[in-house]
Amino acid sequence: MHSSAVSPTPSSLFLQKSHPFPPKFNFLLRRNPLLCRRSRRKMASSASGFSIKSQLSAASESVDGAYTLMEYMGKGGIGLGDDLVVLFDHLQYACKKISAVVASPFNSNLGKHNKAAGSVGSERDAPKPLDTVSNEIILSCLRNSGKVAVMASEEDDKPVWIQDDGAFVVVTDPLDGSRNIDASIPTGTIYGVYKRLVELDHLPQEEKAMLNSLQSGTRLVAAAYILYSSATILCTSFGSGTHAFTLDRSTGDFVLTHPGIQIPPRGQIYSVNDARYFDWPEGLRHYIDTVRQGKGRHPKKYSARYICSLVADLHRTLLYGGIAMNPRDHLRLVYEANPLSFLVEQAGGKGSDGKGRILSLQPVKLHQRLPLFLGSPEDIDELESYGDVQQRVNPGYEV
Ligand SMILES: O=P(O)(O)OC[C@H]1O[C@](O)(COP(=O)(O)O)[C@@H](O)[C@@H]1O
Repeated sequence: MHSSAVSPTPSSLFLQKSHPFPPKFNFLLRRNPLLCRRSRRKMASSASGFSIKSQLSAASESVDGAYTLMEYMGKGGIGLGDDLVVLFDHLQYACKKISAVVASPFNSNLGKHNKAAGSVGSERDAPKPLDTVSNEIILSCLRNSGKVAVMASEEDDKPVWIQDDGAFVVVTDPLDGSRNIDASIPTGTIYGVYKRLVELDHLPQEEKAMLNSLQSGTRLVAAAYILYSSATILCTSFGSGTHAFTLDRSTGDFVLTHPGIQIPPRGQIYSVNDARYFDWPEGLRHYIDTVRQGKGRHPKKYSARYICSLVADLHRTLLYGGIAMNPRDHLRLVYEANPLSFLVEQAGGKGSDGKGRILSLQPVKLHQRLPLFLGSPEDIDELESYGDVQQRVNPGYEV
């Protein structure tokens, strides 16, 4: 009933497409959640104090069909097990805190490089305070959930064992793209969730922590990224489609705004740091030269977009299509490539290392790095057909 009153937006366009989505939520496909949110804001502006709150919660329960992440996951929604719901309640809480921290005027200096005296490694790899803060927030929320056996984080050298009877293993990049923070460019958090491998329970703690964290991406039970941008968006999949929820700051809820995201089969955008052009192999140069001239399988000239913040570059790619890539051995299989490939596949796209499917790779090292190409299936197929697309030289880039 709302859709004729609004101009098309990415969300309303998705709502018109066919996609895998739990039957209980089919009615949402006929509604426009953006309009629902607008009507909620209107209600909020016409009232004050206590009455604002009560009107908004009444609206979220029934009137405007604005379903929250917890409602979606729970018994009235797709009915995921209680353990996973409790875990995600804590994960979303962590991300609300990180969202506040990265936007706080009191933390505006915390993204600056802060390399500890005597530390090894390049300046760009030095931990930045907001990465550390985000890591601590996530670890504390996972401990409080009571549901997690082990957390492996891009920020830590080794996995952290949390509790023996925790049902889940969580891998995370707490604050991806943090080098952008000082300029208020979008950043993100990435999660992958596996089941604890009970058959390893007898092993020493350090060993089982490592082996649980090195599970193949095909064993993911859930993944999510959270984009901290003009809106804070939590995009997740539990293996039945990819769905995005937007943080409603008036209620603190993540509200379902992008049900059943389907990546366009082909886009017209490539996203890569092309200052590396002269370090690329012949195949990748040839591919980019071809599509930017409109001489590829799709006879249109491609555009370039590169935020240099993987979550933000991927979010745009999921909505508009095309490829987000980093062809050098930079991004991490465990914390970035696997969870994001899971989300892209669940949206009908592909995650590749330039040669084949990311999810079928078996991680051998916790911080293993690899080339990563995420995007529309036809664009990924075309790229892979150029054969030689992985950047093997990796000179010490300064920025
Ligand atoms: O320097 P490049 O090759 O453009 O890499 C940029 C990529 O690095 C990242 O910033 C991640 O790097 P870090 O893990 O070192 O933070 C991504 O967000 C971004 O896509």
